[in-house]
Amino acid sequence: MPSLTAPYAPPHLSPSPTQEKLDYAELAVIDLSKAQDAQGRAELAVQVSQAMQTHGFFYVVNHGYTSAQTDRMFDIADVPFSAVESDEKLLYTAKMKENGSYQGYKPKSYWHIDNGVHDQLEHYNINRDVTKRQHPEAVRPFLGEIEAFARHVHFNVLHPVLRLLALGLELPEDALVDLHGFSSVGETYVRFMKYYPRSEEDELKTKNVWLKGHSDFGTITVLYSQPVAGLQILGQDGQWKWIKHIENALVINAGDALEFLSGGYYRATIHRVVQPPVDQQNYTRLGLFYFAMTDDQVKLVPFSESPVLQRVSITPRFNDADAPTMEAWRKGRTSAYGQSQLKATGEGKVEEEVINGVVVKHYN
Ligand SMILES: O=C(O)CCC(=O)C(=O)O
Ligand SMILES: [Fe+2]
Repeated sequence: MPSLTAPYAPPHLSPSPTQEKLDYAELAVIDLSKAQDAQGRAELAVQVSQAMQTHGFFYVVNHGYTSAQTDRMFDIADVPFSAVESDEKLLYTAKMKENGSYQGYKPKSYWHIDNGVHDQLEHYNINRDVTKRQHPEAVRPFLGEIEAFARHVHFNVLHPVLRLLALGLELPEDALVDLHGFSSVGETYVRFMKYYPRSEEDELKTKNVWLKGHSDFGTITVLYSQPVAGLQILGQDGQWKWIKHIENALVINAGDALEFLSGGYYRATIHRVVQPPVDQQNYTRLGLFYFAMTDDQVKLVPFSESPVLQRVSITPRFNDADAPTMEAWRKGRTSAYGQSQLKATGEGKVEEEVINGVVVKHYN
């Protein structure tokens, strides 16, 4: 709840959800309030494990933030875009290619989508330690709230989810939590993201793709559900399904690092963003995320002591000796994404690039 002393952020007006009948993915809804006792965690672990082995995505409700608290974070999320002039944005642009890091702005048009068309979205990324870098003047009054938000997601969402995932592997509950220290060296960060409507020509040339199909490179991504449809996930049947908006819910998915740590048992599902349906086509689309990674020095090898992984046949992506650390993987993915010359394969639908010796696929 904004208190009387909280700095003013213009209210972000959230549009009505689409009325279009879309082909939605049927994802599990995890009630996180049940994770408070061991019995509840055991039950949720079964659901979460199942979800991560199939869709790689699930919803979380009862995560501890009221709708008003979430709304306030969306108001703040718009500040780096609406309240900062382009000259000042330039000073805080992320050095993605040089440093392999998104910290700061990812400017519009940085990524190539298709047929010479570049993206029309910008994001602003803030490490959970908000003091690590300087921020635009308009963002500074909100840093305390942004850090409190990061702490909330880290301890009340990320860690509980990681405990369920560890239980799903029959590991000690804190096996994954221990790799995700809030104060450790690592890049886990808050992202604000804004998509802008595009020209008809760009829509045609990209077949309506706004953000190409990709897997996230960390362990867990926490996405705050918002009403402008566009996010789709690639099902095991090869079909794209839409993600439905649920008021004040979170959409959680696994990234590469969790896939590596679980020998592929938990899936880093490919997802993308496409043009919203007709009744939402003139809207901007504002996103609020927490991208979690393990601590930088963690080597991304499977938990071979997991009785579950011993029972099922897993397919590690690397020989243990060649496995990258979290730091190497995130830097490699960040510096190459949307920049490297991709090689079209098959019918031109999948493109591949090699990062740290591993083939990474991009889907149109
Ligand atoms: O905007 C969205 O809904 C998803 C964005 C996304 O997949 C990403 O930033 O990695
Ligand atoms: Fe993503």
